[in-house]
Amino acid sequence: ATTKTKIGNSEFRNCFMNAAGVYCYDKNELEQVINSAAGTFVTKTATLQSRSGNPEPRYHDTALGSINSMGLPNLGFDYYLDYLLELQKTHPDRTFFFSLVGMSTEDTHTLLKKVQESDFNGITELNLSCPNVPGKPQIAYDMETTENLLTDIFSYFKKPLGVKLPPYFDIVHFDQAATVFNKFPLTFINCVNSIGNGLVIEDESVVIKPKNGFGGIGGEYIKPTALANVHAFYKRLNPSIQIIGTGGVLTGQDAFEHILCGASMVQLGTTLHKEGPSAFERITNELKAIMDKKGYKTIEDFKGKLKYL
Ligand SMILES: CC(C)(C)CCc1c(C(=O)O)[nH]c(=O)[nH]c1=O
Repeated sequence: ATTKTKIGNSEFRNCFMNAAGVYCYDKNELEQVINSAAGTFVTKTATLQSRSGNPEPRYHDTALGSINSMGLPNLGFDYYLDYLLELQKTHPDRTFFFSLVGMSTEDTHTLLKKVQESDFNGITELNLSCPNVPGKPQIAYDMETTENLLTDIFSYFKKPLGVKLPPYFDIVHFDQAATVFNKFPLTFINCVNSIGNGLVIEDESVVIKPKNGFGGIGGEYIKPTALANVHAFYKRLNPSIQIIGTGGVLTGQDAFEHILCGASMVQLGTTLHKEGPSAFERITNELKAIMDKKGYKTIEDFKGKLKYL
């Protein structure tokens, strides 16, 4: 069996990659993902200026997953763009993902115009969990703002673009969000970002410093939510918009379930943070074993073919 995949016009030797934020802060980490069994990588979400992020501890592992309020620590847009352009020379046969977000709508357009005008030929992932104007929920939970933002972006951005989405929990929100996304030539949507504002306690205390311990939840806790978001959008979106599945992938079976729900690519976050880049080879082998047992030669043989009762 082969676990190769395609996103837009780009082919990848493997359908696994890191989730933005994990193993992607600098060249050292990104190089480890390049040299692993992963098919590609996505950068840490980049902002116009570099950011130190929130006070530590800001990430904490638990038995069933993780919690984080990193606060977007990153080396700044130019660092990642320079590295991506260097990789286009040293690895011309590979396509990489560039995650970015503006701290304001204006910054988002500045960033995307820079990408559009650059020689970057990879895929851009816009983080829609980005902050909105104070008093309003994150962009992706504000459908009008999301539609207006995407309308403006697609007036000038002509390179492959996808959006990283927080989980939705209401069927009406799946309907409303899909209606908006179907209006645009998105290459993909990535479901899901961490489940926002969870709280982990040890003994009598929170475990991270920012936001009185509130943070995004990842890991085993979130697989049912991640699978539901992947499948809900798979059933609602134009087939031209592919789905990247993220959330709760610890084993080849978890990846198999994401693909069964409609994912064309699968990202590792918490598992990668805990296990390191060797997780890519382990999980790839586990998925191949499942495919061999079931007689599936490629992921297209079972992608989106979730059975109902
Ligand atoms: C939550 C934001 C800081 C607005 C975006 C960056 C981000 C972070 C982060 O940098 O805190 N953590 C996540 O789990 N997902 C994210 O999208």
